[in-house]
Amino acid sequence: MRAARWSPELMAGQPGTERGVLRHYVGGRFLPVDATFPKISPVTGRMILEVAEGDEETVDTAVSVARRALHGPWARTSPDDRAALLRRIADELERRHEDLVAAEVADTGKSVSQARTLDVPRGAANFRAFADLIAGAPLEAFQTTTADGRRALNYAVRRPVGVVAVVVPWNLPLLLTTWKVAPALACGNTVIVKPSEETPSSATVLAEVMDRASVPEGVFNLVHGHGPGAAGELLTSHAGIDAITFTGESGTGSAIMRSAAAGLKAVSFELGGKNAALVFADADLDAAVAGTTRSVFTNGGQVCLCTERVLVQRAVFAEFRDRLTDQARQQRYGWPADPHTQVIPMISHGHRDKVLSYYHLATQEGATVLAGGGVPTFGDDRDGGAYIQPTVLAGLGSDARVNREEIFGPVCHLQPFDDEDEAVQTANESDYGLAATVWTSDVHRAHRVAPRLEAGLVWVNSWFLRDLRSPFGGMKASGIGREGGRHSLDFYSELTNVCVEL
Ligand SMILES: O=C(O)C(=O)/C=C/C=C/O
Repeated sequence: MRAARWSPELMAGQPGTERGVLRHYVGGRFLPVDATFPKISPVTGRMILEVAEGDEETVDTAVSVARRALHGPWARTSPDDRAALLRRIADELERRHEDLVAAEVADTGKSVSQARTLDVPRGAANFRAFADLIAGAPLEAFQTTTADGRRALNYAVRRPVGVVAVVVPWNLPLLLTTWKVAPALACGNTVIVKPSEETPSSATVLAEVMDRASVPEGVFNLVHGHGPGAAGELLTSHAGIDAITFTGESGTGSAIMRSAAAGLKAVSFELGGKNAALVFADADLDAAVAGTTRSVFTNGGQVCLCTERVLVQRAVFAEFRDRLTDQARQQRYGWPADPHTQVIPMISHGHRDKVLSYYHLATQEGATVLAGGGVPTFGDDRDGGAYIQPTVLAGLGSDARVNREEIFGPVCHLQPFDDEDEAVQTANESDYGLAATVWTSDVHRAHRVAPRLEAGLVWVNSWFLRDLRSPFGGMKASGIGREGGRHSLDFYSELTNVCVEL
C-alpha cells in the first residue's frame, strides 16, 4: 500500500486544488481561487498548503445554488435513489482511502494507523449506515376509532428540512463531516459544509468524491473559511439556511444558537465534555487500565468523548494510579507515518498553549503531576510542531478548574471515591453531560450506575464502541439533540402527518 505522504503535489492534479491551493466546491464545480489562508502542519509548524478563503459572496452563492438544487431533479429522487447514491459515495470514499488517510494525517498530525483504522473507515461506514436506514425507512401510521365513533388512518411522510449548514471541527474531520452529510443527503436535503480552517484537506477530497459519484450539482457544497466573522459565521447566520448541525466547543455552540434564533433555525449540537471514568474495585483492572489509557490518550485526547476525570474506588486507587501513570509514560512518540506512534501533536500551537496552560493551572491549584506536564523535545523538525506530553494529575477536588473545564488534550485527573453513590454524585458534578465509562465486573452495578449518570453516552467496560443506529449526543452544556439512526432522520427531515377519515 502506498505510504501516506501528504503534500501539495499529491493534491495537485486533483480537481480539488489549483497550484496546491484547496478550493471551494459550489454548484458542482471547484471555484477559481482569489484570497487564501495558510494551512500549518501541527507536526513541524511549517506551512504545507494554501486554502481558499470563503467570503460573503462565496457563501451567498453556495446558499442560492443549494436552494435551487432543492427544487431540481434532486427533489424527485426516491429514498431508494438516494440510498443508491449514498452507496456510490461510500464506494468512492473507499477508492480514495489512502488519499483520505494522507489528507487527515497532513492536516492533524495524527498517526497513519489511527487514520487508517478509525477516521477514514467511518467515512464509508456512515454513508452505508444511512443508505440502509433510508432505503427501508418505515412510515409511522395509526388506525383510530375516536370516542364519537369516527374512524381514521393517520400516516406521517418525511420531507427534507431544506438547506443544511454543516459546521465541523478539526479533531475527527472526515468522520464527523460524513456523520452529518450522509443522513442530510439521505433525507433529500442539500448541504453546505464548512470544515475547520485547521483541517481543509479531507473535506476537499470529499468534494472530489461527490463530484466523481455524480451527486447532482448544488446538493453538496464546500466552503472553506478562517476564523471568526468569516465563512462559518456567515453561513450559520445566513437567512437562506434552514438548519444547522455543529460539532465543537460549547461556547461556539451558544454563539451559533444566538444567530439561529432570529430565523428559528433547527439546531443539532454535539458540544464539549468533561467525561468521567468510574473504576470500581471489582473491575477487571487490566481492562480498566487499557481502556482508560485509550479513552484518555486517543487522538491526543482531542475527542469530545475522551476521559478527563478518572474516579477510582479507594481500594484499588493506588494500583490503578501507578499503572495508568506507567501507561502515560510509555506512550510512544514517533512521526505520523510510523505505525507504532501513539503521541500526536495538538492541532495548533494555539491549542497546545491552551492545554499547557491547564497543566500549569493544575500545579498552581495544588495537583501532583504523576506523568508528563510539559512539552517534549525531539531534536528535529518536530520541535517546531505542537507536541505536548501525555499527562496524569492527582490530588485535586471536583471544584478545581482542572476538573470542571474541558481541556481537550492528552491529560486526565485521578480522584478516589468510596462508594457507588459518591462515584455517581462526583461524576454528575459537571456542567457537561456527554460521555462516561463504567468499569466493573458486577453486571447489576453496571445497570444500576449507568442510567444514573448525567451523560448521553455511557460505555460499560469499553469506550468509543459505536452502533451508528443508536442515539448519540449529550445533555447539559454538551449539546442539543441526538444523532444516529432515526434520530438523524428526525433532525434532517420535516414530518407531515396525513389524516384520512375512513
Ligand atoms: O462516533 C461518532 O459518530 C461521533 O460523532 C464521534 C464524535 C467525536 C467527537 O469528538
